[in-house]
Amino acid sequence: MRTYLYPAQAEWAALTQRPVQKLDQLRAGVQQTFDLIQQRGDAALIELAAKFDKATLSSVWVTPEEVAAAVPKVTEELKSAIELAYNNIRQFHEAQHEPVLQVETMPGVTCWRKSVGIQKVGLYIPGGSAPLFSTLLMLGIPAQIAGCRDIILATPPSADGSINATILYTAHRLGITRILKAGGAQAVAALAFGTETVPAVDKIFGPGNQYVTAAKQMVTQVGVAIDMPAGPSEVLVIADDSADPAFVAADLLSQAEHGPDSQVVLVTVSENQLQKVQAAVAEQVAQLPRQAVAEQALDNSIGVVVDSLEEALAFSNLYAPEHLILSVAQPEALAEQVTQAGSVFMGHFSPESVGDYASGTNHTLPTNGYARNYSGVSLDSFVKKITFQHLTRAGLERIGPAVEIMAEAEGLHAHKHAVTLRLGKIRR
Ligand SMILES: NC(=O)c1ccc[n+]([C@@H]2O[C@H](COP(=O)([O-])OP(=O)(O)OC[C@H]3O[C@@H](n4cnc5c(N)ncnc54)[C@H](O)[C@@H]3O)[C@@H](O)[C@H]2O)c1
Ligand SMILES: N[C@H](CO)Cc1c[nH]c[nH+]1
Ligand SMILES: [Zn+2]
Repeated sequence: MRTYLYPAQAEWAALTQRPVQKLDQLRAGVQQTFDLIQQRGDAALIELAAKFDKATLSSVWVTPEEVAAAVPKVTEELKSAIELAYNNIRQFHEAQHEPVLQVETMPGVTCWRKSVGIQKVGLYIPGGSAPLFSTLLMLGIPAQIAGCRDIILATPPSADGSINATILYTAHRLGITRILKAGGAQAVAALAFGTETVPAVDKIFGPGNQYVTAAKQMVTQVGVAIDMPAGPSEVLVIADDSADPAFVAADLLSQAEHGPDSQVVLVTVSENQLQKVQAAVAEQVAQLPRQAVAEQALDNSIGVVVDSLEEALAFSNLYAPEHLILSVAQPEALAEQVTQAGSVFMGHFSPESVGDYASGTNHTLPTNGYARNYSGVSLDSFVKKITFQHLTRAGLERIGPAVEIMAEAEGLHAHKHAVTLRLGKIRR
């Protein structure tokens, strides 16, 4: 972890750069993958599974027998934990339902807006370095609440061609049956363009490594929607002297262990606290099974000391972290000032891991500074909001003349005529 003591504000922008490759550096490779999938469909998916996942596949689809065999492999203890998470995530996302509110903008003119589920959705569940069944809960639950008609799940196969048993169990729990054995840019291409067996979808959801994220960004150019760029995980922790250095270190490592291109950032208001956290990180990282991955992420990571908590928060707003932990004595006041972050964890007893798994909030969040302009996944991500209006004859009589005048002023006479014709009939 590189450290910076009291950097001038002019230096902050450089410090907030992420370690991930830029989209234009990945574009050529991803485009080659797109071409292969468009030309050769499932055969290309099988070829790329061999190349990237070292898997020999006879079919790209999970069979019902594979699901049935996976369900008993998951322990009762894990099933109960998944159930707890399921209930919390479901409650939080169900509460996001918007009631249909009718507004009579003037007598006889009524408008309303209704949310309708996006019909065909693709859910990408990362599986390269860890099988993230929790991501399936985060995407599958809101997809179902929203009423999405067709749900296709894609996740990379293991080297033996299988899909992780807990991912299959979670799909079974959610009632999702179409599970594609594909990862990386090839999975995104299959969902976007379709193949002879994979139906093309309207919107692709889910986090992934930089190849997945680049592919998702590129398919938006061919009319497929995406949730957001949700790439390598990151966390920024603001810690004052009330924070326990061991807690802070554990939170930093929880995101560093995701992948070598993850980044974690510590912002403190004292050099002493920075040193204590660094010592705790060194001690804890040595105990981790994923030590090598976490250490690579730490090489990309930074610790910054600033003059005040207000400055720390200003730094965080500029960085726009995926996760922000306010490990401070008075998190409420600071939280009020957050303008750019994916999800915020307040106080000393809100570790980021609880949001990753079970508190109820969605863990699919914008990374790489996209928290500036994107929200994390929510029920909203899975619906379109369709507006309606209904006018009575009296309503059209009231509003019609204004519309005629405006249409005339824009030189759009057919628009005016659609009103004039009806007004003529009403007045006759
Ligand atoms: N932002 C979020 O909300 C969020 C949530 C969960 C996970 N994540 C992130 O998701 C990522 C998961 O990454 P992962 O790698 O474990 O799984 P992944 O499923 O995203 O990627 C694995 C696939 O990447 C492809 N791939 C690997 N190396 C490649 C190469 N050199 N060229 C082209 N394609 C290649 C392969 O096809 C492989 O199947 C992590 O970075 C994690 O931090 C983010
Ligand atoms: N921290 C990840 C989002 O960046 C989500 C996750 C899944 N499992 C564990 N963590
Ligand atoms: Zn995580």
